[in-house]
Order: sequence, then C-alpha cells, then structure tokens
Amino acid sequence: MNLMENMEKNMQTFQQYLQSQNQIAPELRDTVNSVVSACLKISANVRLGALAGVLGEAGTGNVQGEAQKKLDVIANQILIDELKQNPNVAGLASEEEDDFVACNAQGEYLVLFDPLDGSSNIDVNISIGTIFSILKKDSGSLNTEHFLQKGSQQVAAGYVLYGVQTVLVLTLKNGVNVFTLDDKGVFIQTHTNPQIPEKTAEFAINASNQRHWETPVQQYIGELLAGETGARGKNYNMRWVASMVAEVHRILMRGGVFLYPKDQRDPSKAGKLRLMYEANPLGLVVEQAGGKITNARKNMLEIQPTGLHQRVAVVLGSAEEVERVRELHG
Ligand SMILES: O=P(O)(O)OC[C@H]1O[C@](O)(COP(=O)(O)O)[C@@H](O)[C@@H]1O
Ligand SMILES: [Mg+2]
Ligand SMILES: [Mg+2]
Repeated sequence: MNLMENMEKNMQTFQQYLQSQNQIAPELRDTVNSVVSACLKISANVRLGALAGVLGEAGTGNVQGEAQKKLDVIANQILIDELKQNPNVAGLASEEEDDFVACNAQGEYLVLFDPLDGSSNIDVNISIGTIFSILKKDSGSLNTEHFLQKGSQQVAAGYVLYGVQTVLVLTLKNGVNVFTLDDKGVFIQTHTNPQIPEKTAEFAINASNQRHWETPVQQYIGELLAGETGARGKNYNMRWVASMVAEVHRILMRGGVFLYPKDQRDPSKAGKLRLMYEANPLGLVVEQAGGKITNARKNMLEIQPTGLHQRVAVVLGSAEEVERVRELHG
C-alpha cells in the first residue's frame, strides 16, 4: 500500500490529533507543539549529519562530566530557543544545562528534556532521540523545587526517535500514540495505543559491565542466559543499541526488558541514567502502554526526586520480567 492510499484510510496528522485532545488545556497543547516543532528542526540537522557539519565532538563537557557532541549542543539550543518563545513555558531543565533555565514568568508549564539520547551513536548513524517530560508549575517564583515532582505528576511525556524512520511517541496520560514523519515533514499518526506484552523472551543490558553488577542482577541475567535448561524454562535473545530511547521504542513495538542497573564502578552513583528527563518520561510511556518501570525496588514514577540531574537504576518493559527483577531484589 502506498502513502496516498494509507492517508486515505483517515490517518490523521499530529496537528489534527493534538487539536482533538480538548480534555487537556490549550496551553499544554501549545507547549507540546513547541517541543515537537523543535524536534523537527533537530531532525533536519540529524538527517544531514556530515553534510551539515554537525557531527563530532563539541570540545565541551556538561554538568555531569560527560563530553558533549556538537549535536548535543545544537539540539539543546534549538529546544531552548523554541521553548523560550512560548509564553506558556515557565522554565526548562536539560541534561546539558547545569541549572534550570527560566523562560516566561506567566507560564504554567515546565519542560524537562534530554536533547539527544544515545550520544555515542550520533557519529555512527545509529538511532538517537529527544526525550521530553512536561510538568505543571506550582505557584510562586520559579525555583528548583518546582521541577522536583514525581514521575506520576507528569502531564505529558514522550520522545522523538531519529531512526530508520523518524517517529514521535506521545502520551497525554490517555494511552500512547505514535506518529511517523512523512516525506513532506509532517507527523502522521501510525499507531494508536500500542501495548507492551506482559511476557517476552528478549532482554537488553550492557553485558560488558557484568563483573560490576550486584548479586540480584547477576542472578537474573544468569537465569535468562541459562535458557530452556534453567529456572525460566525458555530461551532468551539479547539486543543492546546503547540508545535507551531506541530500546524503549523496540519494547513499545514488540515487548522486551531493558536494564541499566546500579553497579560497583562508582558505588556513589545510584545508576547511570537520569530520573527527571530519561527514566520518568520513558517510564510514563511504558506504563501508559501496559508495561512497568522500576529502579529495581520501587515504581519509578513514585520516586520523590531530590535533584534535577539525579541518577537512578532502571528496569523497564514487559511486566513479568520487571516483576522478576524486583522479586530478586527482595
Ligand atoms: O555506553 P553505555 O554504558 O552502554 O550506556 C548507554 C546508555 O547511555 C545513554 O546513551 C545515556 O544517554 P545520553 O547519551 O543522553 O548521555 C543511554 O541512552 C544508553 O542506554
Ligand atoms: Mg540520555
Ligand atoms: Mg543526552
């Protein structure tokens, strides 16, 4: 079936979808729209890569001591410029900014984002993405406390995956919708309410860290690797893209379990991934699609944040596997 025939099957554009969501405030819809507009601009840069001179190192580092790629910096600036222009946005927080950035005093919403997730894949043409979380701002002059809300309080969240196809995945807390970027630069709705199956036989973990894992993770992965001869009684396959956003999309489309556990490389760190702009927004998408997300002990979305750049252990995906990991952690 070609694109025209597909369009005739009443597939709606992202704009039509957003306008139809009148259960949410117009100001929130407008905020979501600004994030998506910024992602379209990021997508244009990602797509051209070396032709636009945007690959390679920026030569700078972020607050977390990570080297920034040129595209990390470009994507961050595109989002900041777009969001500052929107009167509904009170402030933003980004992986690439030390502190929050105040936007418009009268704004009611806060946007938190990882401008580009999967930085190690930028220069090698493997899927990367922008992850975003939107919170409602409480009254008072803007301070860090306004941002430190539990994941369950997010009012919208999602990601744009710059992959083989560019897809926008959005939840407004009434399920999940997936939109695919067409050849005219328009997002068209392509999946409504995908469901993550409860059971799976596919897992994702960076196995090069095995010697640093804690006992419950060693035990869990041991069970999976034992396959049909072990306690789980079935064979498992493994995938590791090294872009969490791409792993989550695979899990959204066909199930699976993803782990980035706490390990002993740096015992002072609770994990590698960040709660506010990686785990929470992707967690809301996963939960809205029937999956689960935990820090191996409790529901991710019920963790009270203590810092904008707080790190967490992450286990997410098909419910049966996430529950097994939690069980092994006692
Ligand atoms: O290189 P590692 O340790 O496997 O880590 C990969 C993980 O790091 C991340 O790239 C972290 O995100 P950033 O690229 O935004 O820093 C995740 O997307 C991914 O799952
Ligand atoms: Mg990231
Ligand atoms: Mg990043």
